[in-house]
Amino acid sequence: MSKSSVLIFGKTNACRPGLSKCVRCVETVNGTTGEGLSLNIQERKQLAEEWIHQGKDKLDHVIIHVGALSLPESQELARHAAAIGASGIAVIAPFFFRPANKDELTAFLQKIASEAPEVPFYYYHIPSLTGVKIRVEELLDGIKEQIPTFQGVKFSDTDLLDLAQCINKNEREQFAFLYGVDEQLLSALAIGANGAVGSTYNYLGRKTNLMLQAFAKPDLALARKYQFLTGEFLNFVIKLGFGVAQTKAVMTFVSGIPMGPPRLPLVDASEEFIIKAKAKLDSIIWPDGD
Ligand SMILES: CC(=O)N[C@H](C=O)[C@@H](O)[C@H](O)[C@H](O)CO
Ligand SMILES: CC(=O)C(=O)O
Repeated sequence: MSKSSVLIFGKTNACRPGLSKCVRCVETVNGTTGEGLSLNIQERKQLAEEWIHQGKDKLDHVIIHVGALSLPESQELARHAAAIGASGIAVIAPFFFRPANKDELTAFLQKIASEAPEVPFYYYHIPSLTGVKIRVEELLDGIKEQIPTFQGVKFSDTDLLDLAQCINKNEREQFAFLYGVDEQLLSALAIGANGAVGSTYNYLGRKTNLMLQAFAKPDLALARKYQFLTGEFLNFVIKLGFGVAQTKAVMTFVSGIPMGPPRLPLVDASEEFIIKAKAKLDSIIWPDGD
């Protein structure tokens, strides 16, 4: 992975013609959108194998999320991901018994990373779901000594001060910072994020690519226009009730590929949601034909 390229990561982000050259196609499997934490170990392995198989010659990277509450399970998944040729593994913070500080979190991550000693390791920071608010900037201190495979962070938080301090500290540009709050990606790019991982790229990927192109030019007014489209859609659906179940419904009607029902406690999006979300997305995607 070239440090300067902008990456778009997404659960079903298949490469399509017309993708800007600076965009690499990367798949993150068994994460939030894929409900990885609601699957059993066998299902997670099966899905990881299938993505590696299907992604061959199509995706630049397939990163498998192997985080779990049980350390041995997570280690088993890390070994499995290494054995099937994953190009990276990612781990969220444990979220029932939570680490109280950076040292406890690092110790947990280290025990997983060391099971896949040849595989680049990413910390998946998503405090809104894990409740673990340890600042990444703190976590990075000395991380490479503890976890030699440490490659970067999937940063799914709105705390741009924390992100900025991570980037400020990363003078040798050894780490990748992949931003995960899609509606704020432009701000994160401005502060120096070098990639993105997100669910909306499954259905607003083209608009996001256009935003990246405008940002690279730079044409910030145009970049903002595209960023606001993602915001407009999310702002609309959030009022209807929006989460992973609804994301799957949107991905289904956009791609035509049935994503299947979510697993309890998530419940299927309502028909009413689907009709309204589809009309809104159509109004956003089609006016100018791109
Ligand atoms: C909590 C969550 O699902 N975060 C996703 C990635 O991490 C994002 O892609 C969001 O779905 C997106 O930014 C919409 O809020
Ligand atoms: C979007 C993403 O990275 C996830 O589903 O975990």
